[in-house]
Amino acid sequence: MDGPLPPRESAKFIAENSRDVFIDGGGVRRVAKLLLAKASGPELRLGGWKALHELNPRAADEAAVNWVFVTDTLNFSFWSEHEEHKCLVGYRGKTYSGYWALCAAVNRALDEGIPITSASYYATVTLDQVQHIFRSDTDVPMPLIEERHRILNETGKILLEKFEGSFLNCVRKSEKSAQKLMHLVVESFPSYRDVTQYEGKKISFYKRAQILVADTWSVLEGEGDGCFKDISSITMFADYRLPQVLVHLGALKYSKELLEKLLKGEMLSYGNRQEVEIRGCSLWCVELIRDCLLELIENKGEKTSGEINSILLDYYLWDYARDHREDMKGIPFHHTRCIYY
Ligand SMILES: Nc1nc2c(c(CN[C@H]3C=C[C@H](O)[C@@H]3O)cn2[C@@H]2O[C@H](COP(=O)(O)O)[C@@H](O)[C@H]2O)c(=O)[nH]1
Repeated sequence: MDGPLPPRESAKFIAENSRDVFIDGGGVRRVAKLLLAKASGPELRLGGWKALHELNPRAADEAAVNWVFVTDTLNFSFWSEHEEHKCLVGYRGKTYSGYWALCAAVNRALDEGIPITSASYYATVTLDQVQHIFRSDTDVPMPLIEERHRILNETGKILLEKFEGSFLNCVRKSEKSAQKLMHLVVESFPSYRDVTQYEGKKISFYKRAQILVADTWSVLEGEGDGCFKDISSITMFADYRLPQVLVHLGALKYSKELLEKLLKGEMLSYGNRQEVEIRGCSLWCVELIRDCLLELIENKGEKTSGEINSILLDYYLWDYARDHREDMKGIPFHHTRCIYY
């Protein structure tokens, strides 16, 4: 049985057939110009992953790789129905929300002597222990906490059985190919199988598998086991924040009907046509922005600190969305509750 279209081809197919989400060529060029000004700066380079984010590991060792694995295994669905009423985690004097609340909770557990990044621990961790580890400072718990518990047990058992309990062994089996690692992760760990249908075709986004490869590349600083020769074949990660920031920047547009639905906060189920069009057009939009940016860099003879790829564009746009939460308040993000992003 043939597998799904790979993410980049899936996105192209969706963008060509989309009925409620559209890419704006002028907006793509405007975003590429915005990024050109940053091309030689600290954000659009591999080192930014550590330099700009205090919760990410400093080290580039096996423990750091296993930190990335458990964090990206749980890297999904942090949004709350009411923005002012959400899960928050205080850590070392700062309060974190969303994805960063997850990272803060992982680091807090490690500080408390709980080996949350060790497969031998999380393969049999109980629901009570997971609720304690990911406890919120507010009365709003982290969403899907039971699913997170189930996925930790499932993933930990597989990592022990197939990879002697360390994700570094999985990385080493990929022979420094990002594509091989992505497919090995999807084949081995069911919760990473972010695939669905669109217009009769099987398509894939593999959002968590792709960000896992990207974060592994980042935590290993692109060296040694993390020196993936094909890292630039990884696309942006189709989550719920990137579409919001691409609409805010004018590179992506929604039909009137879809915009009204999102403004009402209506839920879209995973695999729904409009949800797939939002994710697919966002992914394809970032590919077009990257192509346009690389052309501008070449024409301008701009010096960059290394190859600029869709991963670095994605990281930049995701951080931009974080830093411009206030400005983006009027732009809705789509509400899908699932374990894939
Ligand atoms: N496209 C894309 N989506 C990303 C990330 C990240 C964090 N990763 C890197 C960022 C900094 C570090 O360097 C990490 O490596 C989380 N998400 C997604 O966002 C959503 C959470 O959003 P909010 O509710 O606002 O926290 C959720 O779907 C989550 O899966 C990314 O980078 N790109």
